[in-house]
Amino acid sequence: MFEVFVAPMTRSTTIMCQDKLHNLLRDLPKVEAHCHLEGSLEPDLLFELAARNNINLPKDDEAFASVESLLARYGRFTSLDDFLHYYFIGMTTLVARDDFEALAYAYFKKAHSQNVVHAEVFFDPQAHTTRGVKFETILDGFEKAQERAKQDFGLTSELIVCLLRHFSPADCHQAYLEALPDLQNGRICGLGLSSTEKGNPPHLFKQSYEDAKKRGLRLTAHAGEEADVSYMRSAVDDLGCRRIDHGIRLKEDPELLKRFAREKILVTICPLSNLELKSIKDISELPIREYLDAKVPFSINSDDPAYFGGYIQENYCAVQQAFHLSVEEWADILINAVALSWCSDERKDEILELLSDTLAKYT
Ligand code: HPA
Ligand SMILES: [Zn+2]
Repeated sequence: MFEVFVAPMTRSTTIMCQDKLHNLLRDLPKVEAHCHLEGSLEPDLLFELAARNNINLPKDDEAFASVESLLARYGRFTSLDDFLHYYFIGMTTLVARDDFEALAYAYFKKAHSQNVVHAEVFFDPQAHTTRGVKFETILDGFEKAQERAKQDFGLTSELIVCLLRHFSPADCHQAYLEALPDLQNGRICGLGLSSTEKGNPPHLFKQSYEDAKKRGLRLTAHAGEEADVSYMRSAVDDLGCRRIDHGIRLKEDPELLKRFAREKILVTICPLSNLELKSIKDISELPIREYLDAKVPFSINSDDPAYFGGYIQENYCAVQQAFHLSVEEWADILINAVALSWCSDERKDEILELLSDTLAKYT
């Protein structure tokens, strides 16, 4: 007998994962490669932090009247920029080291409850340092949460610093330089690029990425979310990325699609995010089947779980409901997510062993 799983917070889709693989999807040891820590700021913590830090939330927007009205507004996003407006307001409530720690620890706890064993998470220092928060405050808070998550749950994690592309490339380069010592000493594991995509193509940020590439740092960028596939090509060709976040547009460039498969460039797909931000009208529009057939490696992730109505498990269920994948197909997805993660070879082996133990129960 399998349990009927009802995702608690989903909005525009009701995810009743009645699929016979539901228990497998629940039990699989998961690797999350695309989650923004600031995007895991749940409304109740947002309001708690706003009160504690005396932050004035916009009075002229009734969405900020209560947790319920804010959640209702989150359910009506019209685009990436519409979401980013709320995302950047929400994170103004994060001020002290303990705030960043509480945010990250809450995410790790929730992720662990869904069997995430390793998480590579983004953060946006420019959104905080431009408000006067010190880079060290952010990093110290996140690092403390990482240590506690390792100790309490055995969950390993890595931080990826995101440049915010709505700032100028020169501003982004300054942010990159501020993060560079920690990219080199391993406190931060890789470099990413996010925020408003259209009009801010990857090649504009070449200076930072070229420097990072020369130093052998790990590189990823959001591309092919709202903008067309040329942004994905630019992220790979101009920036040297070996991973692409979202990346749902490869069907538009069959040559590039073959290259992603050949060179094993990981695409971190975020189904509920794409649905909520209206990049797609239905989960079935995602290129899951095409990527599986062409052997393009991809993982399934939550992006901004507090804003899009679900964490990683709800995203797995949404994909299963739309595509009815087999055990073998999920095994392939998970093996790629582990193999192309940025954790140590030793940790990869541990996770692969956990994975094979779980799969053995279902095959
Ligand atoms: O989905 C996203 N796209 C771009 N920037 C972001 N910042 C948080 N989430 C996102
Ligand atoms: Zn993202």
